[in-house]
Amino acid sequence: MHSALPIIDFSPILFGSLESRQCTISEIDNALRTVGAFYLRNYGIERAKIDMWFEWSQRFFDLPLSEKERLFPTPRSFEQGYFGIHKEKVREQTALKENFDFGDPEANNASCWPQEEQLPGFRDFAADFHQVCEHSNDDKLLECLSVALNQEPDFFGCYHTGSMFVSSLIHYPAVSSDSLRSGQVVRSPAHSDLGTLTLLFQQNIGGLEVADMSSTNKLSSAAVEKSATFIPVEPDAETILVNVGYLLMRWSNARWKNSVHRVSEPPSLIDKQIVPERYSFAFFSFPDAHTVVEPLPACHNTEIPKRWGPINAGKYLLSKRDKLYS
Ligand SMILES: O=C(O)CCC(=O)C(=O)O
Ligand SMILES: [Fe+2]
Repeated sequence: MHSALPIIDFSPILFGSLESRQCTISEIDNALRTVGAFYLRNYGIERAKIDMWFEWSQRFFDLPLSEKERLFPTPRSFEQGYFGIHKEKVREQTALKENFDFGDPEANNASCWPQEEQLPGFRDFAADFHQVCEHSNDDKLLECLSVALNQEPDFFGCYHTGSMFVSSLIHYPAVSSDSLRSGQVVRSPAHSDLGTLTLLFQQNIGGLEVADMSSTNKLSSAAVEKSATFIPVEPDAETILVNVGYLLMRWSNARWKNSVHRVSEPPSLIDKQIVPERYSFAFFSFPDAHTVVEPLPACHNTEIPKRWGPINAGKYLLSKRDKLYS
């Protein structure tokens, strides 16, 4: 059963007439203006491929810790590599998760990848999955966003060559329900993503919740967490979650608010003592580093004042990632 998250069928965008495309674009706009996130169906990536990707993920995280720790990101390749348990910090809370992040598959950064003989085929599969997310999905969503804001269809695409897109394999180890419930440990504290859009794939264990951004007038994660209604995002083989990041909120002058979300105890496992391990995969789109993001003229007027000045996307990302992994 789905909760109150809008469900949007993407097939009109991939295969439909101009009229049906317009209708889907309005649905996307509405979902982003209200909740700030939606389930996407028929998004053009085969489920078998996603299942295989999660199998690779399991094999990656099963590597010995000492091997994974060799992939620790250096400052110059901050978006690439392995981030161990409790490495990520949000408002003084650390996350009980580990993740492996990588960007542009063409980049020559062999030291961020496991040796080929350790995990033969992993890097090729990862590069392919990254490209599928970028081209069969994200590019087309960016086109929908451009049209929704009365821009040329390639408006957002021009700022998103993919140089700053990040794929993130995430693993949450099994944990006792008591420690999650008491707040002693947290799988992922409430936060919003930094960039434009995020595509979020879950394997079979839930716990992800998104704030209904129309239930609060706050924007910061801490304030949203205190004031908003949260909606569970059930894992579902047919859908992925799409949500708005901070820079897209600024570009749209808060027509679309950054989606605040967190990972806690899965509601369907509430009577279990141990919450099983959980795998998810996030694909973050982010503008090219030199991009200056500023509210679009189409999004402000005498009644709706411009809320932010310009910000450099690359500098913003670096400063936030520094804090996240300090
Ligand atoms: O694991 C999830 O479902 C959410 C992950 C997430 O929000 C993130 O990595 O930014
Ligand atoms: Fe997130």
